[in-house]
Amino acid sequence: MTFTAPIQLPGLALDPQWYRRAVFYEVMVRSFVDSNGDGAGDLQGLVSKLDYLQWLGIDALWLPPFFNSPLRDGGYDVSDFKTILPEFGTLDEFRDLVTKAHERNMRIVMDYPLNHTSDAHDWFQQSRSDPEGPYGDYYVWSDTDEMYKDIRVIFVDTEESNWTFDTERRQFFFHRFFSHQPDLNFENPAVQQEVFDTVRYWFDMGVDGLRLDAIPYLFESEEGNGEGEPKTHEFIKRLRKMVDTEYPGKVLIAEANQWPAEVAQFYGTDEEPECHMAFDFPTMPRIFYSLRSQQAGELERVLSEHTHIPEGAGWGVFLRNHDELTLEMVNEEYRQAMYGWYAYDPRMRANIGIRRRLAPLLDNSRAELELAHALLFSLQGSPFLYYGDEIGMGDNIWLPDRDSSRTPMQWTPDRNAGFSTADPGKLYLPVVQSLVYNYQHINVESQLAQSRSLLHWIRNVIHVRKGHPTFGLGSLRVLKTNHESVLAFVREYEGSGSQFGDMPERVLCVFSFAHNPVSVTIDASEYTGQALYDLFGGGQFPDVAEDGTITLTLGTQSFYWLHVGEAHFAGGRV
Ligand SMILES: OC[C@H]1O[C@H](O[C@H]2O[C@H](CO)[C@@H](O)[C@H](O)[C@H]2O)[C@H](O)[C@@H](O)[C@@H]1O
Ligand SMILES: [Ca+2]
Repeated sequence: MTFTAPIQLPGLALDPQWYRRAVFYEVMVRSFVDSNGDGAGDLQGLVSKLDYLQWLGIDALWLPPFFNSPLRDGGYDVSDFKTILPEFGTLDEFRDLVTKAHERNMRIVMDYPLNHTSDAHDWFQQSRSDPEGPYGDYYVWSDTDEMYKDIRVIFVDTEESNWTFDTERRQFFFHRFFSHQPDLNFENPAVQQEVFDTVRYWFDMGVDGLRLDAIPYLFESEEGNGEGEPKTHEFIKRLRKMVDTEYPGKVLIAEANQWPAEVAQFYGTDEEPECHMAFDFPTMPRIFYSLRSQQAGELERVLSEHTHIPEGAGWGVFLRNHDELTLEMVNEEYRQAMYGWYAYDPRMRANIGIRRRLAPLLDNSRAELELAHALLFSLQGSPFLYYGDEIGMGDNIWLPDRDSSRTPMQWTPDRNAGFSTADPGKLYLPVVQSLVYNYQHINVESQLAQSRSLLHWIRNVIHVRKGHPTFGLGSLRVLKTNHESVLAFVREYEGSGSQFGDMPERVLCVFSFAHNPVSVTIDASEYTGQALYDLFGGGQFPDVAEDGTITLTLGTQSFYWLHVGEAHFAGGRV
């Protein structure tokens, strides 16, 4: 497979707001391409697919952890923050990945699980054996398991307590996640220094950003619940200051699975900023809720209430990632409804969520996949795709934990889906062979050969999005409609860079979640008399009526992106 790249000078384009315009792609190194036939994906394999990612329109890669690790939590159990797991490659190969990505104007964001380490980390081993030594105070130790009673357990499927007794040190250690992942003691200045050193180490290597994993949980206190404690925010502010001073242009992304007002705190303030971006956890489950309930109300509410964030900050929006589809940000009633629709087999559940991939969740419905992606690409924030979702890859719920949706990328109908030349039994996880999602028909090669495939559709939408800076940089305002299944909002951007020159750019986005065709009237009084043009084909729609309304007909689970403005839009499909 060869991909023709758009003509562009090699190298990173200078753009201080790059993360707000970017389309991100989460790719697990282990799952993408195996270059040496040992059964596991690696850095060289990823390098070999950069042309594909560039062709798709990806601007930045998010790589989950590839550090040395026993891999008991997909690499989020790190045993050395400054080396790479040999099966993934070497530091030189990582530098090569950064260089080759930058040559394609593609940035590299890596995951940094700073809250904890693996129990195999040398720091923890020394902390156990030598409490008075240099690492004795690197972790949170206690003679009892009585401290921090108000701090909830996150991994409820496997852990009963946040404390585990260590038979060597004969004390309990604290852990927010698995009991093999002891929490670092952020009260210790030496631990804070280690974090600063690690950030400098990877930024010096050319990395463009860090996803700060599990960021709310750095500090604990008896007064708080261990989530976003004041000391955690103070620490992030100091980290950001260092980044702005020493590494301008590089970004910090908060992974804080919390309610909007709490997540927004991880942006800090204009005067004292924290992270440049934060994932939008509350919006994501409401997209799935709307698709089945046929009600747009919950999405309307959460989008209307979008919290103020500092100038230059941006949201990260997503449909799926390497974890379960978390239902922590919906109430119990909605959670039960979601389990009923999406996790009818108990094997599909994990912790407080659903461990399935996007296409199986949406029952492989092309209309729903398009609707969900159209939302993803037009919400306020930068979209994050999960590898394989661009071809509608399936999952394997017979695999344990979140491995169900971390199976090898499906490139071709050949052996091991073109992922590896290894003996199939040697693969780190088997390729998907289910009836509907079998790699012999769900793969990149076959979708490249079909012009109407999901892959081509997603690429087209990405390229349309890129022609309109309002999607990355503009505001979002929800409009009233007279249909409970229809969501409408306007994205508006006053700046320059669009195909309309320096004029403000407005795009009206309308989505119908109804399972039948509907007619809807939208209140657009601010735009009375303005012309409407379809962003994909350039087709003209009736102008906004004199009474300030727009009446549209939408097919089952469908959407429009309509340019609002003077009648001079040239349009055209990319
Ligand atoms: O390193 C431990 C975990 O850290 C991240 O966890 C996040 O995912 C959890 C669900 O799997 C979620 O409930 C929690 O709020 C998050 O912080 C990471 O993404 C996980 O893969 C990892 O196991
Ligand atoms: Ca390999």
